[in-house]
Amino acid sequence: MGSFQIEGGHALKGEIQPQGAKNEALQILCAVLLTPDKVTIHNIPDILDVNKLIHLLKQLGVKVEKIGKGSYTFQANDLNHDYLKSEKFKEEGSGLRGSIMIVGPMLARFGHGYIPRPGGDKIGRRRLDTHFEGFINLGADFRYNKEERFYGVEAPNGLKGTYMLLEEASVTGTANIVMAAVLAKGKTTIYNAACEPYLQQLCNMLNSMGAKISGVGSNLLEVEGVESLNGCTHTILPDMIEIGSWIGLAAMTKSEITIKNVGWEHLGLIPATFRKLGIQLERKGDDIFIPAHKDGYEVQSFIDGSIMSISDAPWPGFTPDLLSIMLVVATQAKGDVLIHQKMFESRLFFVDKLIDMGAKIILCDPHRATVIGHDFKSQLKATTMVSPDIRAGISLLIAALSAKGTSIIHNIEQIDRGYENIDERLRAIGAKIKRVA
Ligand SMILES: CC(=O)N[C@H]1[C@@H](OP(=O)(O)OP(=O)(O)OC[C@H]2O[C@@H](n3ccc(=O)[nH]c3=O)[C@H](O)[C@@H]2O)O[C@H](CO)[C@@H](O)[C@@H]1O
Ligand SMILES: C=C(OP(=O)(O)O)C(=O)O
Repeated sequence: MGSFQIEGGHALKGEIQPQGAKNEALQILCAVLLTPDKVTIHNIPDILDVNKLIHLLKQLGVKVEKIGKGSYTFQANDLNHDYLKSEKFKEEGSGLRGSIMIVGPMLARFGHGYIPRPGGDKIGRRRLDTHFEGFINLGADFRYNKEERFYGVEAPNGLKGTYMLLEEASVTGTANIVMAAVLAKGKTTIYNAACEPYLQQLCNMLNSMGAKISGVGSNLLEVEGVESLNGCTHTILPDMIEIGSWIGLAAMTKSEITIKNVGWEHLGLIPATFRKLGIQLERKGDDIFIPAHKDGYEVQSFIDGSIMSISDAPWPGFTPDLLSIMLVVATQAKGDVLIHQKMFESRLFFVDKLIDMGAKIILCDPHRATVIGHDFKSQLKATTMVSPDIRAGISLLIAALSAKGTSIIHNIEQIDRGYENIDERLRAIGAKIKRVA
């Protein structure tokens, strides 16, 4: 279990280049299974979860070649189907959340898909019903081995397009169903589809492989099944969650930071939501410039004067993956704010650590926390903590960088899951952070 040692209280300065998006990469990598042709992907982030998925693809027989930093080719023309039934797969497949998305492509192309219960953040119940209901709607038989927590879907006679209304706009669920539907016979309509940029990118990639998907970017997708797909070249977008993390970091440490090439048109409500906390950010071409907030930042209020609240919602609403960062940034704002995490049940418990550091937070219930900002009149105090999940981890890291004294964060694998080379990149802009055993 690795740890970070962080000496806080120093302003940072400089430019930071966002990595490719983790959650898009996980979808895109699974899509290479849909064709025997070569697929070239650029801007793949070098992070634990993505590397685990690439390893899984290799075990499955995909030929993987690294052709440059973040650029790879993949060719799934001779797969090792026995791997899917091996004990090794049961162990390796459960190591991350994104592995669930190999099921849709395998089912579509070969008539069978298997997966152990996938890992990912322990942030509350994360059910997979949407995925499997979608496959069943497309004509697959479903079985689940409770003891082994092993899921299977089979459709020896192929899948058949249909109409479906998803019970929830699941991100990975929609990706899985779309990847199954592209090779089904006839037309599939998916209503209440998730439509994050990750999914828009996946659909655009599939279309460039020969799929016929319309409605991209909306919650109503129509997929006209095709016989087969061909290879393509795809470039992954900058990671909007990482970009949000750097905005929060800059504000809380009173640092002047430029985030390069952010893909502004794909950021949705993210810039506006930081502005609700009073954070200034300026669009300069495709960069975001955040000035040093020497006089702090003041929470805005609603038109009727009621207390500001920030909550998550399926896209184009505000992403749940940035709420922990909003919460930590709010601890030094001028004013009060209610953070309402509607989707996940166990994602706010990390506030205990912030309270230990001196933040004023009332955890109202597992979904809601009221933050009473210090307006920098009281600095957080350094402490030793354990990162419970990826976004709590980065939030605690931001808190530590702003705090007085030296903090230790354990279990940093959680951070490495989604942030490429974070210590080195932060050191390059002046952070005092080092990796300790
Ligand atoms: C690998 C990956 O891409 N992970 C992301 C993906 O996870 P993932 O695809 O696993 O998350 P889902 O979208 O399936 O579900 C998120 C949670 O919200 C609930 N739910 C979902 C939709 C909805 O309209 N209402 C609702 O309450 C679900 O029951 C579940 O508890 O999407 C999540 C929601 O953006 C993000 O936090 C994860 O980072
Ligand atoms: C919850 C997240 O990841 P995962 O779905 O992989 O657990 C996240 O990226 O914030």
